[in-house]
Parts: sequence; C-alpha cells; structure tokens
Amino acid sequence: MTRALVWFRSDLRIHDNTALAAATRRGPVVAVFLRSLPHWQRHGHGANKLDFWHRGVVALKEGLAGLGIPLLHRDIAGFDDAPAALLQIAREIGADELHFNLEYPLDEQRRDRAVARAFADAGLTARGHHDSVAFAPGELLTGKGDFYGVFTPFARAWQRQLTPERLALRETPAPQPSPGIAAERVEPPTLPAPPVDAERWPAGEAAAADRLERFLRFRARHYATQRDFPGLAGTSELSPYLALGMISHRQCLQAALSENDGSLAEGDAGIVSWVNELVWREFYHHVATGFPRVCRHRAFQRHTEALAWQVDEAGFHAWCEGRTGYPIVDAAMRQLVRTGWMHNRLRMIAAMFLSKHLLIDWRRGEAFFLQHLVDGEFCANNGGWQWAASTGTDAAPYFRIFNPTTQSRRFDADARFIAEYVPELAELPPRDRHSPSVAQCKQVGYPRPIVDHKAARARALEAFKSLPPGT
Ligand SMILES: Cc1cc2nc3c(=O)[nH]c(=O)nc-3n(C[C@H](O)[C@H](O)[C@H](O)COP(=O)(O)OP(=O)(O)OC[C@H]3O[C@@H](n4cnc5c(N)ncnc54)[C@H](O)[C@@H]3O)c2cc1C
Repeated sequence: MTRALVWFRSDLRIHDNTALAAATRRGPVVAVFLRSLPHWQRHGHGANKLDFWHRGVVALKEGLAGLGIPLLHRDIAGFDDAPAALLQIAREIGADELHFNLEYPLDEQRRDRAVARAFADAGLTARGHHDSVAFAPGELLTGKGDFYGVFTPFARAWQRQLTPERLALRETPAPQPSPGIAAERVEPPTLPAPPVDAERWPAGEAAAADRLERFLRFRARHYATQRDFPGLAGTSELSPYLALGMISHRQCLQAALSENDGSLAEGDAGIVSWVNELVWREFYHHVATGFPRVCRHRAFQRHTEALAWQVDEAGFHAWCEGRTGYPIVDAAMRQLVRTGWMHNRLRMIAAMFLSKHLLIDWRRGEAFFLQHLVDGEFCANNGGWQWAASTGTDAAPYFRIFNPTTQSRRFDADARFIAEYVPELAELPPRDRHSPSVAQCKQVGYPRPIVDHKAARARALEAFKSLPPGT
C-alpha cells in the first residue's frame, strides 16, 4: 500500500491545513516533524519561541493521534540535512509522496527546493502547497508586473482580487485506519534559557481557537479605537499562533467575515481594521519572496545601506535592559524581556528609538527581538524593523521620528502601563511618569535619559540627509 508523508513545519494544525488535506485525500498518511534546533538557534530564535514550538508539536501529535496519524519526530542539525532525513523516512514507511506547506523566507525556500530535487532524483514526488497566505507570492503584482513594495496598493489589490475560494477552509481529514507505525516520542528541547511567561501562551489549535473566539466576543468591536493602547489589551494576541500555524489566516478571516455580514472591506470598523493587520502579515510574506535581499540582512532601500550607524555598546545595552531613561521605551523593553511579547505600538516606539535616537543598526534590534519574542517571525519582524528604521517598504519617511514622551502621553495617558513594567516610577503622579524630573529620577533610582530627544533627532536627520539619493 502506498502512503503519503506530511511534513509539518510552521503549520502546526490539523484543521484547515492544505498539505494535510491534500495528502489524506488520496490515502493513509504519516506525519513528520524535523526539529532543527541548532539551525533555529543560529538564526536567532530564542527560548520562548522554541519552547512554544515544542509545545505546539506535542499538541499537534495528540490531534493527529485522534485521526490515526502517527507523528514521527526527528532531530536534524540544519536545513541541509532535511532532504536525506525525509528520504530515509519515506523509505522506512514506504511513502511515495511528500506534502508540505511552503514557507517564504529564502533559506526555507532553498531547503524546500533541495528536498523536491532529492525526491525527484529518487523517483518520488514532493509537493509544496501555498497555505499561509491568500495569494501566493507572485500572484499579486503591480501594473508593471513587479512585486509591491508599498502596502496600500498591495492591500487594495488584495481586497479587489480576493474571491471566496481563496478563503475556503480545507477539509479536516477523517480518521484513518492505523498505518501500523508507532508515533515517536517528542523529547523536550534543550533550551538556551528558561522560557518566560509560558503559561500565558498555551500551545495548540484549541488554545488558538479559544483566543480567536474571545477576541471576537470581547475585543474586536473596539479594535479600531483600542488597538494602539498597550494598557488596554485590545488586540487578539494571536501572533504566536499565526506565526507557527496553530491557527490559519483563513480561519481568522472566515471568523471576521461571519462577524461582519460577509465583508472584509467595509462594515464594522474594528473588524475591518483587524483584517488590515492580517493583510500586513501577508504583505511581508510577499516582500520576503519578491525582494530576497531582505532575507540576507540587507536593507529594502539599497541607498540606506550607507547609513552611518553608531557603535554604542552602552546605548544598546541600556535599550535591551530597559534603562534608557525614557519610561515608555523602558516599559516596552521590559515587557519584551519579562513576557516574550510586546504590543505593536511599543514595538514601533522601541524600534524607532534604537534606530533613530541611538542611531544603532536596526539589524541588532531585529535580532534582539527575535531572540525574545514568542511570536518571532522573520517576515513581520524584518518588515517592522525596516519600517521603523526608514530603510524598508513603506518606509516611515526618515524625518518622522516618534517623540517617545509624546507617544507615551498619547498611548499610555494614565501611565498605568509604565507603572506596571517600570515599578520604580509607580509611586510618582501619573503625569510625571512619562518624563520624571531630575529630582524624581534621583529619588526613585531611575536613570536620566541617555540621549536628548531633540539632539538625537537632529543627528538622525543629518545621517539620513547625507545619504546618496534613493532610487
Ligand atoms: C519592530 C517590529 C517587529 C515585529 N515583529 C513581529 C514578529 O516577529 N512576529 C509577528 O507576528 N509580528 C511582528 N510585528 C507585528 C506586530 O507588532 C505583531 O504582529 C502584533 O503586535 C501581534 O499582536 P496581536 O496578535 O495582538 O495582533 P493583532 O493586532 O490582533 O493583529 C492580528 C494579526 O495580524 C498580524 N499583524 C498585526 N500587525 C502586523 C504588522 N505590523 N506586521 C505584520 N503582521 C501583523 C499578526 O499576525 C497578528 O497576530 C512586529 C512589528 C514591529 C513594528
């Protein structure tokens, strides 16, 4: 009897999974997960994500067991080992087909091509499926046939060309007769550090579905007005689940459709605004494919490669440790280190502070975020960092430099978020927590600002102005 092998990666779910549905349509399947810990660590993923990933695989294994599908679990050193490992498993179980859902960063694409070649050479079939986005990269192009490098026209094209079929949920496989192959133990990984706040992120599809439901019930209607306020918990907090595919964008968008009378483009302002964020997610997947240099640590806007970044170890460490003397930046960075997650508004503020006020290379911040984020995901992280540093797509014009104190007064008006993460300021009157005086800093043992906003802003403007013109 022939069998198919389904290779799970960052698509850890049994519902609405294109590769799994395609494989099971044709007969019995066996699943495999290749854990590439050394590779992931070399590429900057930290303990929080690795732990969540592991717990997600454990949950997946249980879900698959309920369908009679055993999950094989193997450790490999790096992506180069994937073709041989998969071929060996295919031979062990007598599989003639391999199915997997495509991932878009450059290394992942290379790995998948190598796997496809190895299978073809062995006379077997390997099929990659587009699954994690509504439009496969390359399907949405500008009038000139280029990939979009600006979000708004991309989002318009996305809305215009979206058809119900693109969001149709894939069928969940029916339970299959046992293939007579035992599932393998999923040993916990040796992590580089203990994960933080893991109980906040229960892994698996059920947890993701529950979070989506709670978001729709309690937060979605207010999303447009509350999403920017870190103290309000107004967003879905689905990013770790979307990053590892414990929930799909289709499931999210279908839920949005049914909450909003069948529309994604108009109707409830909260839902429409949330859908727009999911389109941002998709946009950055397209960017990684269309402009692969961003996957090689290069700036999207080539001319910004010449920026005179500062070497400032003290500044970098103050930023990492939440000791910049700008309370909103420090609260953000302490939230990241303490919880493994950071609110989007704060990601923008913290990223802009590093890349503009400290004029430190955005790549260092990108790496630090990836090391701590439980939702660390190359495309969104790189896109967000390059946006903030004005080196990327949709680059915030270089002269738009957030004033952290103004941002703080606007988005944490009662300074409650600051009080939570910078407790030494909690006893000060709320209005003083945004920018404590010299005496107050001394009194509570909080640092004075490590840079002056005006001077830092002028320095950043100068650095950008002295660049050769962009194309
Ligand atoms: C410097 C910087 C770094 C970032 N790094 C990451 C990262 O590593 N992983 C990650 O998933 N997101 C990243 N983002 C995007 C965004 O901050 C998070 O997706 C969001 O805060 C997650 O919270 P949520 O799930 O409650 O989002 P919601 O507001 O509920 O949005 C729903 C989903 O849309 C997607 N999304 C939302 N905003 C964005 C965005 N700006 N870009 C791309 N996708 C988005 C996410 O998948 C999110 O879960 C980054 C943003 C910046 C500015």
